[in-house]
Amino acid sequence: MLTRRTPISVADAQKKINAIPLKTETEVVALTSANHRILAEDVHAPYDYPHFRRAGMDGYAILASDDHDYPREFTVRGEIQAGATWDTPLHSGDAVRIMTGAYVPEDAGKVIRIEKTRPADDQAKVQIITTEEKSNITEAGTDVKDGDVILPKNQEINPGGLAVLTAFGVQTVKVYKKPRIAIIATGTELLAANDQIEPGKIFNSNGIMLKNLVEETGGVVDFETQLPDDAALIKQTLEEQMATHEIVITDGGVSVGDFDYIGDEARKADQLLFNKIKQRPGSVTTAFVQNNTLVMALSGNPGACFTGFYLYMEPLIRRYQHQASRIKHVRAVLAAPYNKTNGFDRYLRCTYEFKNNQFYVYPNGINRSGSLANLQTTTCLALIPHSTTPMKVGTETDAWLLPFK
Ligand SMILES: Nc1nc2c(c(=O)[nH]1)N[C@H]1C(S)=C(S)[C@@H](COP(=O)(O)OP(=O)(O)OC[C@H]3O[C@@H](n4cnc5c(N)ncnc54)[C@H](O)[C@@H]3O)O[C@H]1N2
Ligand code: MOO
Repeated sequence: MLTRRTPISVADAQKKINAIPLKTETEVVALTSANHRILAEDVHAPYDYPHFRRAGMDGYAILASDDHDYPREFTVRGEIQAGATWDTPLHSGDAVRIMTGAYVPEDAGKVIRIEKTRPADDQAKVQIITTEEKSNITEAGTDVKDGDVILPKNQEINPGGLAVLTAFGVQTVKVYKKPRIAIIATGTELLAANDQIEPGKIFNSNGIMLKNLVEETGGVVDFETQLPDDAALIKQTLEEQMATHEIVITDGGVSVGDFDYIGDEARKADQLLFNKIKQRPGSVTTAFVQNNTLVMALSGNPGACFTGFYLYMEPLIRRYQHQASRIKHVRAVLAAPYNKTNGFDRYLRCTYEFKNNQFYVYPNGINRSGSLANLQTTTCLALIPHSTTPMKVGTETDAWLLPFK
Protein backbone atom coordinates (compact mmCIF):
# COMPACT_ATOMS: atom_id res chain seq x y z
CA MET A 1 0.00 0.00 0.00
CA LEU A 2 1.44 3.37 -0.96
CA THR A 3 1.14 5.81 1.92
CA ARG A 4 3.12 8.93 2.70
CA ARG A 5 5.76 8.45 5.30
CA THR A 6 7.20 11.19 7.47
CA PRO A 7 10.99 10.92 7.59
CA ILE A 8 12.75 11.66 10.87
CA SER A 9 16.42 12.34 11.52
CA VAL A 10 18.90 9.59 12.37
CA ALA A 11 19.41 11.19 15.79
CA ASP A 12 15.67 11.11 16.49
CA ALA A 13 15.39 7.51 15.32
CA GLN A 14 18.29 6.56 17.60
CA LYS A 15 16.64 8.41 20.51
CA LYS A 16 13.46 6.40 20.02
CA ILE A 17 15.38 3.12 20.04
CA ASN A 18 17.32 4.28 23.07
CA ALA A 19 14.08 5.04 24.94
CA ILE A 20 12.85 1.44 24.70
CA PRO A 21 12.66 0.15 28.28
CA LEU A 22 14.74 -2.94 29.02
CA LYS A 23 13.81 -6.03 30.95
CA THR A 24 16.98 -7.04 32.75
CA GLU A 25 17.15 -10.69 33.60
CA THR A 26 20.10 -12.53 35.07
CA GLU A 27 21.23 -16.13 35.09
CA VAL A 28 23.96 -18.14 36.76
CA VAL A 29 26.42 -19.77 34.36
CA ALA A 30 29.44 -22.02 34.78
CA LEU A 31 32.78 -20.31 34.39
CA THR A 32 33.53 -22.64 31.50
CA SER A 33 30.92 -20.79 29.43
CA ALA A 34 31.33 -17.33 30.93
CA ASN A 35 33.81 -15.78 28.50
CA HIS A 36 32.39 -12.46 27.16
CA ARG A 37 29.39 -12.60 29.49
CA ILE A 38 28.59 -9.47 31.51
CA LEU A 39 28.67 -9.73 35.29
CA ALA A 40 25.43 -8.79 37.03
CA GLU A 41 27.08 -8.41 40.46
CA ASP A 42 30.45 -7.62 42.01
CA VAL A 43 32.59 -10.67 42.74
CA HIS A 44 34.55 -10.42 46.02
CA ALA A 45 37.72 -12.28 46.93
CA PRO A 46 36.88 -15.07 49.40
CA TYR A 47 40.49 -14.97 50.67
CA ASP A 48 43.83 -13.22 50.20
CA TYR A 49 45.85 -13.80 47.05
CA PRO A 50 48.25 -15.38 47.43
CA HIS A 51 46.65 -16.98 50.45
CA PHE A 52 49.98 -18.14 51.90
CA ARG A 53 53.49 -16.61 52.00
CA ARG A 54 55.04 -17.77 48.77
CA ALA A 55 58.61 -18.13 47.55
CA GLY A 56 59.31 -16.06 44.45
CA MET A 57 62.57 -17.86 43.67
CA ASP A 58 64.21 -21.25 43.95
CA GLY A 59 66.71 -21.15 46.81
CA TYR A 60 67.05 -21.51 50.58
CA ALA A 61 64.70 -20.10 53.21
CA ILE A 62 66.44 -18.76 56.33
CA LEU A 63 65.60 -16.67 59.40
CA ALA A 64 65.83 -12.91 58.81
CA SER A 65 68.10 -12.69 61.88
CA ASP A 66 70.58 -15.06 60.16
CA ASP A 67 71.03 -12.84 57.13
CA HIS A 68 74.59 -11.64 57.81
CA ASP A 69 78.29 -12.52 57.84
CA TYR A 70 78.52 -14.33 54.52
CA PRO A 71 79.98 -16.59 53.26
CA ARG A 72 78.66 -18.97 55.89
CA GLU A 73 77.41 -22.55 56.10
CA PHE A 74 73.82 -23.44 56.99
CA THR A 75 72.33 -26.82 57.88
CA VAL A 76 69.72 -27.92 55.35
CA ARG A 77 66.67 -29.11 57.31
CA GLY A 78 64.65 -30.31 54.36
CA GLU A 79 62.96 -29.33 51.11
CA ILE A 80 59.65 -27.64 50.33
CA GLN A 81 58.18 -28.36 46.92
CA ALA A 82 55.46 -26.14 45.43
CA GLY A 83 52.20 -27.55 46.79
CA ALA A 84 53.70 -28.74 50.10
CA THR A 85 53.69 -27.05 53.53
CA TRP A 86 56.21 -26.83 56.40
CA ASP A 87 55.57 -26.68 60.12
CA THR A 88 58.96 -27.36 61.78
CA PRO A 89 60.35 -24.26 63.54
CA LEU A 90 63.66 -22.93 62.17
CA HIS A 91 66.63 -22.20 64.39
CA SER A 92 69.65 -20.03 63.82
CA GLY A 93 71.90 -21.70 61.23
CA ASP A 94 69.03 -23.60 59.60
CA ALA A 95 68.13 -23.39 55.93
CA VAL A 96 65.33 -25.09 54.00
CA ARG A 97 65.64 -25.79 50.29
CA ILE A 98 62.57 -24.16 48.70
CA MET A 99 61.05 -23.98 45.20
CA THR A 100 59.38 -21.08 43.40
CA GLY A 101 55.69 -20.95 44.36
CA ALA A 102 56.18 -23.00 47.51
CA TYR A 103 54.88 -22.28 51.02
CA VAL A 104 57.48 -20.32 53.01
CA PRO A 105 58.03 -21.47 56.63
CA GLU A 106 56.27 -19.05 58.98
CA ASP A 107 59.43 -17.95 60.71
CA ALA A 108 61.58 -17.61 57.58
CA GLY A 109 62.34 -14.00 56.61
CA LYS A 110 64.27 -14.48 53.40
CA VAL A 111 64.80 -16.80 50.47
CA ILE A 112 68.37 -16.68 49.18
CA ARG A 113 68.44 -17.62 45.49
CA ILE A 114 70.28 -20.78 44.58
CA GLU A 115 72.69 -18.71 42.47
CA LYS A 116 74.00 -17.09 45.66
CA THR A 117 74.91 -20.45 47.24
CA ARG A 118 77.27 -23.33 46.66
CA PRO A 119 77.45 -26.88 48.02
CA ALA A 120 79.35 -27.34 51.29
CA ASP A 121 81.79 -30.21 51.91
CA ASP A 122 79.24 -31.67 54.31
CA GLN A 123 76.30 -32.80 52.12
CA ALA A 124 73.81 -31.86 54.84
CA LYS A 125 74.92 -28.23 54.58
CA VAL A 126 74.90 -25.42 52.05
CA GLN A 127 77.16 -22.41 51.84
CA ILE A 128 75.44 -19.09 51.35
CA ILE A 129 77.91 -16.81 49.60
CA THR A 130 76.24 -13.45 49.93
CA THR A 131 72.98 -11.76 50.89
CA GLU A 132 70.51 -10.19 48.50
CA GLU A 133 68.39 -7.10 48.68
CA LYS A 134 64.99 -8.67 48.14
CA SER A 135 63.36 -11.11 50.52
CA ASN A 136 62.12 -13.15 47.53
CA ILE A 137 58.95 -13.81 49.56
CA THR A 138 55.50 -12.71 48.36
CA GLU A 139 53.42 -11.94 51.46
CA ALA A 140 49.84 -13.28 51.66
CA GLY A 141 47.41 -10.74 50.20
CA THR A 142 50.07 -8.90 48.18
CA ASP A 143 47.99 -9.16 45.02
CA VAL A 144 44.43 -9.14 46.38
CA LYS A 145 43.04 -8.78 49.92
CA ASP A 146 40.25 -10.93 51.30
CA GLY A 147 36.96 -9.15 50.45
CA ASP A 148 38.33 -6.97 47.62
CA VAL A 149 36.23 -6.72 44.47
CA ILE A 150 38.07 -8.93 41.99
CA LEU A 151 35.68 -8.30 39.09
CA PRO A 152 33.07 -5.55 39.18
CA LYS A 153 29.44 -5.63 38.11
CA ASN A 154 28.75 -4.70 34.47
CA GLN A 155 32.19 -5.82 33.37
CA GLU A 156 32.60 -8.16 30.43
CA ILE A 157 34.47 -11.27 31.53
CA ASN A 158 37.50 -12.08 29.38
CA PRO A 159 40.08 -14.87 29.50
CA GLY A 160 42.18 -12.89 31.99
CA GLY A 161 39.10 -12.45 34.17
CA LEU A 162 38.39 -16.17 33.98
CA ALA A 163 41.89 -16.73 35.36
CA VAL A 164 41.22 -14.28 38.22
CA LEU A 165 37.91 -15.95 39.11
CA THR A 166 39.40 -19.44 38.94
CA ALA A 167 42.29 -18.41 41.21
CA PHE A 168 39.65 -17.80 43.89
CA GLY A 169 37.80 -21.05 43.34
CA VAL A 170 34.82 -19.31 41.73
CA GLN A 171 32.94 -21.85 39.60
CA THR A 172 29.78 -19.97 38.62
CA VAL A 173 28.94 -16.32 38.00
CA LYS A 174 25.72 -14.31 37.85
CA VAL A 175 25.51 -12.63 34.45
CA TYR A 176 22.91 -10.74 32.46
CA LYS A 177 20.87 -12.87 30.11
CA LYS A 178 21.70 -12.22 26.50
CA PRO A 179 18.89 -10.67 24.49
CA ARG A 180 17.24 -13.31 22.32
CA ILE A 181 16.77 -12.15 18.79
CA ALA A 182 14.90 -13.64 15.86
CA ILE A 183 15.94 -12.84 12.30
CA ILE A 184 13.46 -13.01 9.45
CA ALA A 185 14.58 -12.28 5.89
CA THR A 186 11.77 -11.75 3.44
CA GLY A 187 11.59 -11.99 -0.32
CA THR A 188 10.43 -14.59 -2.84
CA GLU A 189 13.72 -14.02 -4.67
CA LEU A 190 15.74 -15.45 -1.79
CA LEU A 191 17.61 -18.74 -2.11
CA ALA A 192 18.99 -20.71 0.81
CA ALA A 193 22.73 -21.36 1.01
CA ASN A 194 22.40 -24.92 -0.29
CA ASP A 195 20.25 -23.98 -3.32
CA GLN A 196 21.54 -23.62 -6.89
CA ILE A 197 21.72 -20.09 -8.30
CA GLU A 198 18.77 -19.33 -10.65
CA PRO A 199 17.88 -16.44 -12.97
CA GLY A 200 16.18 -13.65 -11.04
CA LYS A 201 16.93 -15.19 -7.66
CA ILE A 202 19.62 -14.27 -5.12
CA PHE A 203 21.10 -15.93 -2.08
CA ASN A 204 19.97 -14.68 1.30
CA SER A 205 23.25 -12.96 2.06
CA ASN A 206 21.78 -10.62 4.69
CA GLY A 207 20.66 -13.49 6.92
CA ILE A 208 24.11 -14.84 7.75
CA MET A 209 25.49 -11.30 8.06
CA LEU A 210 22.81 -10.23 10.54
CA LYS A 211 23.09 -13.44 12.56
CA ASN A 212 26.82 -12.98 12.99
CA LEU A 213 26.57 -9.25 13.65
CA VAL A 214 24.05 -9.97 16.41
CA GLU A 215 26.20 -12.72 17.88
CA GLU A 216 29.43 -10.73 17.90
CA THR A 217 27.50 -7.94 19.64
CA GLY A 218 26.48 -10.36 22.39
CA GLY A 219 22.95 -11.31 21.36
CA VAL A 220 21.60 -14.82 20.86
CA VAL A 221 19.99 -15.71 17.56
CA ASP A 222 17.77 -18.67 18.31
CA PHE A 223 15.52 -18.31 15.30
CA GLU A 224 16.56 -17.46 11.77
CA THR A 225 14.47 -17.96 8.67
CA GLN A 226 13.73 -16.63 5.23
CA LEU A 227 10.20 -16.26 3.97
CA PRO A 228 8.68 -15.68 0.55
CA ASP A 229 6.56 -12.56 0.09
CA ASP A 230 3.42 -14.16 1.50
CA ALA A 231 1.51 -11.68 3.66
CA ALA A 232 -0.21 -14.30 5.84
CA LEU A 233 2.97 -16.29 6.42
CA ILE A 234 4.99 -13.17 7.25
CA LYS A 235 2.30 -11.97 9.69
CA GLN A 236 2.03 -15.35 11.40
CA THR A 237 5.81 -15.80 11.71
CA LEU A 238 6.23 -12.27 13.03
CA GLU A 239 3.54 -12.83 15.67
CA GLU A 240 5.05 -16.13 16.79
CA GLN A 241 8.55 -14.69 17.08
CA MET A 242 7.43 -11.48 18.78
CA ALA A 243 5.85 -13.58 21.53
CA THR A 244 9.17 -15.21 22.41
CA HIS A 245 11.84 -12.59 21.68
CA GLU A 246 12.97 -9.21 22.93
CA ILE A 247 13.85 -8.16 19.41
CA VAL A 248 12.84 -9.38 15.96
CA ILE A 249 14.98 -8.15 13.08
CA THR A 250 13.49 -8.38 9.64
CA ASP A 251 15.05 -7.41 6.37
CA GLY A 252 13.47 -6.59 3.08
CA GLY A 253 9.84 -5.99 2.23
CA VAL A 254 9.71 -2.67 3.99
CA SER A 255 9.52 -0.28 1.06
CA VAL A 256 6.54 0.57 -1.13
CA GLY A 257 6.50 -2.40 -3.50
CA ASP A 258 3.39 -4.51 -4.01
CA PHE A 259 4.90 -7.28 -1.86
CA ASP A 260 6.45 -5.16 0.88
CA TYR A 261 4.35 -6.65 3.71
CA ILE A 262 6.57 -5.71 6.66
CA GLY A 263 5.73 -2.06 6.06
CA ASP A 264 2.04 -2.97 6.29
CA GLU A 265 2.57 -4.78 9.62
CA ALA A 266 4.42 -1.72 10.94
CA ARG A 267 1.50 0.56 10.18
CA LYS A 268 -0.87 -1.69 12.16
CA ALA A 269 1.42 -2.02 15.19
CA ASP A 270 0.76 -0.80 18.77
CA GLN A 271 3.49 1.76 18.45
CA LEU A 272 5.16 2.76 15.19
CA LEU A 273 8.48 4.37 16.12
CA PHE A 274 9.39 5.40 12.58
CA ASN A 275 9.07 4.19 9.03
CA LYS A 276 11.28 6.60 7.16
CA ILE A 277 14.62 8.08 8.15
CA LYS A 278 16.50 10.92 6.56
CA GLN A 279 19.45 8.71 5.73
CA ARG A 280 21.07 6.88 2.86
CA PRO A 281 21.35 4.00 2.58
CA GLY A 282 18.31 2.63 4.34
CA SER A 283 15.80 5.46 4.27
CA VAL A 284 13.02 2.86 4.53
CA THR A 285 14.34 1.52 7.85
CA THR A 286 11.33 0.97 10.09
CA ALA A 287 10.84 0.15 13.75
CA PHE A 288 7.72 -0.70 15.72
CA VAL A 289 6.83 -2.10 19.10
CA GLN A 290 4.15 -4.71 19.53
CA ASN A 291 3.44 -6.33 22.92
CA ASN A 292 6.79 -5.00 24.27
CA THR A 293 8.81 -6.57 21.46
CA LEU A 294 10.77 -4.36 19.13
CA VAL A 295 10.59 -5.21 15.47
CA MET A 296 13.49 -3.65 13.63
CA ALA A 297 12.77 -3.78 9.94
CA LEU A 298 15.97 -3.19 8.05
CA SER A 299 16.14 -2.61 4.35
CA GLY A 300 16.76 -5.64 2.16
CA ASN A 301 19.46 -3.82 0.25
CA PRO A 302 22.70 -5.31 1.65
CA GLY A 303 24.51 -1.98 2.11
CA ALA A 304 21.50 -0.49 3.88
CA CYS A 305 21.00 -3.61 6.02
CA PHE A 306 24.65 -3.48 7.17
CA THR A 307 24.48 0.25 7.96
CA GLY A 308 21.11 -0.05 9.69
CA PHE A 309 22.45 -2.72 12.01
CA TYR A 310 25.26 -0.47 13.22
CA LEU A 311 23.14 2.67 13.50
CA TYR A 312 20.27 1.11 15.46
CA MET A 313 20.86 -2.46 16.58
CA GLU A 314 24.44 -2.54 17.87
CA PRO A 315 23.82 0.09 20.57
CA LEU A 316 20.53 -1.56 21.61
CA ILE A 317 21.99 -5.06 21.90
CA ARG A 318 24.87 -3.63 23.94
CA ARG A 319 22.40 -1.75 26.16
CA TYR A 320 20.55 -5.00 26.90
CA GLN A 321 23.86 -6.18 28.36
CA HIS A 322 24.48 -2.95 30.34
CA GLN A 323 27.24 -2.04 27.95
CA ALA A 324 27.99 1.07 25.93
CA SER A 325 28.11 0.76 22.16
CA ARG A 326 31.50 -0.33 20.88
CA ILE A 327 31.23 1.85 17.82
CA LYS A 328 33.80 4.60 18.24
CA HIS A 329 32.69 8.06 17.16
CA VAL A 330 35.56 10.18 15.84
CA ARG A 331 36.14 13.23 13.71
CA ALA A 332 37.85 12.33 10.45
CA VAL A 333 39.01 13.95 7.25
CA LEU A 334 37.60 12.83 3.90
CA ALA A 335 40.80 11.68 2.21
CA ALA A 336 39.54 10.75 -1.28
CA PRO A 337 36.78 12.11 -3.51
CA TYR A 338 33.13 11.20 -3.09
CA ASN A 339 31.21 13.17 -5.66
CA LYS A 340 27.63 12.05 -5.17
CA THR A 341 25.22 14.41 -3.44
CA ASN A 342 21.99 13.56 -1.68
CA GLY A 343 18.94 15.12 -0.10
CA PHE A 344 19.50 12.89 2.94
CA ASP A 345 22.66 12.43 5.05
CA ARG A 346 24.72 9.53 3.72
CA TYR A 347 26.52 7.03 5.93
CA LEU A 348 29.33 6.15 3.58
CA ARG A 349 31.05 2.77 3.88
CA CYS A 350 34.73 3.61 4.23
CA THR A 351 38.10 2.42 5.39
CA TYR A 352 40.20 4.59 7.67
CA GLU A 353 43.71 5.21 8.83
CA PHE A 354 45.12 7.20 11.72
CA LYS A 355 48.22 9.23 11.00
CA ASN A 356 49.70 12.48 12.35
CA ASN A 357 47.10 12.47 15.13
CA GLN A 358 44.18 12.50 12.72
CA PHE A 359 41.71 9.98 11.31
CA TYR A 360 41.37 9.84 7.52
CA VAL A 361 38.47 8.12 5.78
CA TYR A 362 38.49 6.66 2.29
CA PRO A 363 35.23 5.85 0.44
CA ASN A 364 35.30 2.10 -0.01
CA GLY A 365 34.41 1.01 -3.55
CA ILE A 366 30.83 1.12 -4.75
CA ASN A 367 28.64 2.68 -2.09
CA ARG A 368 25.19 1.96 -3.46
CA SER A 369 22.52 0.65 -1.15
CA GLY A 370 22.20 -2.52 -3.22
CA SER A 371 25.95 -3.21 -3.54
CA LEU A 372 27.70 -5.60 -1.21
CA ALA A 373 31.24 -6.10 -2.49
CA ASN A 374 32.67 -3.74 0.15
CA LEU A 375 30.98 -5.26 3.22
CA GLN A 376 34.02 -7.35 4.19
CA THR A 377 36.53 -4.50 3.93
CA THR A 378 34.47 -1.62 5.31
CA THR A 379 35.87 -0.60 8.66
CA CYS A 380 33.95 2.60 9.33
CA LEU A 381 30.99 4.71 8.32
CA ALA A 382 31.57 8.38 7.49
CA LEU A 383 28.93 11.07 7.32
CA ILE A 384 28.38 12.88 4.03
CA PRO A 385 25.84 15.51 5.09
CA HIS A 386 22.92 16.16 2.75
CA SER A 387 23.86 18.84 0.27
CA THR A 388 23.53 19.96 -3.31
CA THR A 389 27.31 20.13 -3.74
CA PRO A 390 29.82 17.30 -3.24
CA MET A 391 31.82 17.28 -0.02
CA LYS A 392 35.38 18.46 -0.74
CA VAL A 393 38.37 16.23 -0.09
CA GLY A 394 40.02 17.45 3.13
CA THR A 395 36.71 18.31 4.83
CA GLU A 396 36.37 17.11 8.42
CA THR A 397 33.29 15.04 9.22
CA ASP A 398 31.88 12.53 11.70
CA ALA A 399 32.95 8.93 11.37
CA TRP A 400 32.13 5.76 13.29
CA LEU A 401 34.76 3.05 13.62
CA LEU A 402 33.06 -0.33 13.55
CA PRO A 403 33.78 -2.98 16.18
CA PHE A 404 35.43 -6.30 15.19
CA LYS A 405 36.68 -4.69 11.98
N1 LIG B 1 9.08 3.14 -5.75
C1 LIG B 1 10.00 3.09 -4.82
N2 LIG B 1 10.82 2.02 -4.79
C2 LIG B 1 11.76 1.96 -3.85
C3 LIG B 1 11.91 2.99 -2.90
C4 LIG B 1 11.01 4.09 -2.97
O1 LIG B 1 11.08 5.02 -2.16
N3 LIG B 1 10.08 4.08 -3.92
N4 LIG B 1 12.92 2.91 -2.00
C5 LIG B 1 14.09 2.23 -2.47
C6 LIG B 1 15.03 2.14 -1.42
S1 LIG B 1 15.86 3.56 -1.05
C7 LIG B 1 15.34 0.99 -0.84
S2 LIG B 1 16.58 0.95 0.33
C8 LIG B 1 14.67 -0.26 -1.16
C9 LIG B 1 14.28 -0.93 0.11
O2 LIG B 1 13.55 -2.05 -0.16
P1 LIG B 1 13.14 -3.09 0.94
O3 LIG B 1 13.86 -2.81 2.20
O4 LIG B 1 11.70 -3.18 0.97
O5 LIG B 1 13.79 -4.41 0.41
P2 LIG B 1 13.36 -5.32 -0.80
O6 LIG B 1 12.60 -4.54 -1.77
O7 LIG B 1 12.77 -6.54 -0.26
O8 LIG B 1 14.78 -5.63 -1.37
C10 LIG B 1 15.66 -4.62 -1.80
C11 LIG B 1 16.86 -5.29 -2.49
O9 LIG B 1 17.56 -6.10 -1.55
C12 LIG B 1 17.59 -7.45 -1.97
N5 LIG B 1 17.46 -8.30 -0.80
C13 LIG B 1 16.36 -8.45 -0.05
N6 LIG B 1 16.57 -9.31 0.94
C14 LIG B 1 17.84 -9.73 0.81
C15 LIG B 1 18.63 -10.66 1.53
N7 LIG B 1 18.14 -11.29 2.59
N8 LIG B 1 19.91 -10.85 1.14
C16 LIG B 1 20.40 -10.17 0.07
N9 LIG B 1 19.69 -9.27 -0.65
C17 LIG B 1 18.43 -9.08 -0.30
C18 LIG B 1 16.42 -7.58 -2.90
O10 LIG B 1 16.53 -8.65 -3.76
C19 LIG B 1 16.42 -6.23 -3.58
O11 LIG B 1 17.37 -6.22 -4.60
O12 LIG B 1 13.54 -0.05 -1.93
C20 LIG B 1 13.75 0.84 -3.03
N10 LIG B 1 12.61 0.88 -3.82
O1 MOO C 1 17.26 4.05 1.45
MO1 MOO C 1 17.74 3.14 0.24
O2 MOO C 1 18.80 2.20 1.13
O3 MOO C 1 18.66 4.57 0.03
O4 MOO C 1 18.87 2.99 -0.97
